[in-house]
Amino acid sequence: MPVSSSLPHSITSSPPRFAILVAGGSGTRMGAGQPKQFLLLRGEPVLLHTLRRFADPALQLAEIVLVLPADQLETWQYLCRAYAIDIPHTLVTGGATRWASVKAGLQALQPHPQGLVAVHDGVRPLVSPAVIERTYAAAATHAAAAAAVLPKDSVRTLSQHGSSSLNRQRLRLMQTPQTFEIDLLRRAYTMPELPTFTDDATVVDDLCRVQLVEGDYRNLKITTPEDLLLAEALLVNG
Ligand SMILES: Nc1ccn([C@@H]2O[C@H](COP(=O)(O)OP(=O)(O)OP(=O)(O)O)[C@@H](O)[C@H]2O)c(=O)n1
Ligand SMILES: C[C@](O)(CO)[C@H](O)COP(=O)(O)O
Repeated sequence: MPVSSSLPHSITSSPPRFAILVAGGSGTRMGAGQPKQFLLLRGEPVLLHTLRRFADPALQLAEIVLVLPADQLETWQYLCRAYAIDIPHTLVTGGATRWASVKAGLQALQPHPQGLVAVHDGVRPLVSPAVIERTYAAAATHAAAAAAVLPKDSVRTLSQHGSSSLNRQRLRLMQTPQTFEIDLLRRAYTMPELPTFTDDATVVDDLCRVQLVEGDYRNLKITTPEDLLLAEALLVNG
């Protein structure tokens, strides 16, 4: 897949913007028999919806990197032909974990010493341009920013004695995009992988304070079968 050189990117003083869409997972919790990023949502692959959101010209991205499982590159190339996908992107093979896939995506952006990079789950197809823009804007000021929402349910923590409640006003549910100065994210991803790295904010935490910005409850991660039904309903009803 050719490297993009034609996404609209105006020559301004603002740093160039990149995006890594991680879609290197196998979707075990979905149990669909194929990776969930290729399941159809309103007749089109989940990943195509996500790619389109990032191709919004208003976002002015310089390059989109798409990370896929090694054994799914041909599937994606087939889908590109079948759905006439003409959005320029760079295709990269992922790793065994999300962390390894993000690292592979960063490798593809090696020629770019500076700029802002948004890391987004390929399986969050309903992300809005407003949320994406908020993370880039906050990262431009704070170096690290991530979308998050307040929990809507009560939350308890487990111990050997039972459970106790947590103050949910002090909790946030992390979403993507999570957006960073590219050199900061590169430095963070030189550290060895830890089991506590569940997102990019956890990888960066030791180097920089991550600014949280308002996410969106519609920006759901398609993880289990009911998420696909919810996403379908949200797409139909707006
Ligand atoms: N080795 C991996 C694992 C995950 N991901 C991506 O990270 C995002 C969030 O991961 P998750 O929802 O856990 O996806 P899967 O790993 O596919 O799902 P599961 O854990 O159910 O197998 C997804 O877009 C997924 O494709 C990735 O790029 N590479
Ligand atoms: C990155 C993430 O989507 C933020 O909520 C989440 O941590 C991914 O978790 P998963 O277990 O890989 O689905």
